Amino acid sequence: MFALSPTLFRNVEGAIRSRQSLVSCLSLATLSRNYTTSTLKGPSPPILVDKRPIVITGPSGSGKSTLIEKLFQEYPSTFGFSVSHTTRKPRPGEKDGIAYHFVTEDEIQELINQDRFLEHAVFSGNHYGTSKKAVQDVFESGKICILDIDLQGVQHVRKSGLQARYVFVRPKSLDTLETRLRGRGTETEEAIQKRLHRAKNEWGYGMDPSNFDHVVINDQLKKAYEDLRDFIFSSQASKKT
Ligand SMILES: Nc1ncnc2c1ncn2[C@@H]1O[C@H](COP(=O)(O)OP(=O)(O)OP(=O)(O)O)[C@@H](O)[C@H]1O
Repeated sequence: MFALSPTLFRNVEGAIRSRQSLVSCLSLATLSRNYTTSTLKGPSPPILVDKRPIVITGPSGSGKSTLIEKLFQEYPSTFGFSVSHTTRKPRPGEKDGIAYHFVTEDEIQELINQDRFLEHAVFSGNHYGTSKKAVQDVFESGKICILDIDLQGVQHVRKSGLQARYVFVRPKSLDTLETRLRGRGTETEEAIQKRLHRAKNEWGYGMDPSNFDHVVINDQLKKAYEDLRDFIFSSQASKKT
């Protein structure tokens, strides 16, 4: 049976410790030079000082996947995605093992019984979960793990002791959220209503910046992406681990 290696937590702590010594060696000028320097082969990847996993949360339709996709497009070798399990059916174009591990309710229950998840929750009638192995695999590949998790799951991840940075993504208003959910065209009316109801309940928590290391207001996509990217490559310490 799989058990999350304690080294994941130790290694992440080690990364944090080495971050502190790295910060003292690298001047801000060096960091910003690396950030902007480009060569004939394209821009150099910036130095990512903080190696902790990054948990990205926010209401359904706020643009988490869109922002994460842009991050992966720009830095394909820096970040790794923690592939979640879900019992929902794949949307067109979603591949098993890449977008999600698509499983049945029986299969996910079996994994839950074996304590294989960092967090799991039922959302809009479907079960979702982040396995410990998914996070560990990314860490062992030498990449920074990105987790896309709903707010309920975030509470469980915090309790698990995983050292991470937490980012909340939201549009500027609930009306915008509704427009985007409808515009995506992937949900039934019932699913849209469930998502909006939940978003309303979570809105206050997400609006309080002290609950997260960073809040991204996803209004104009380009600006929101730059804001997220700047936060990720900044060396600021986490407030919420
Ligand atoms: N800044 C933006 N301006 C306009 N449309 C946007 C913006 N960001 C995302 N979108 C669109 O909004 C819709 C929802 O975005 P996305 O699927 O990334 O949300 P999500 O938070 O990942 O949702 P879920 O949690 O349900 O997976 C998509 O159709 C996306 O193209």
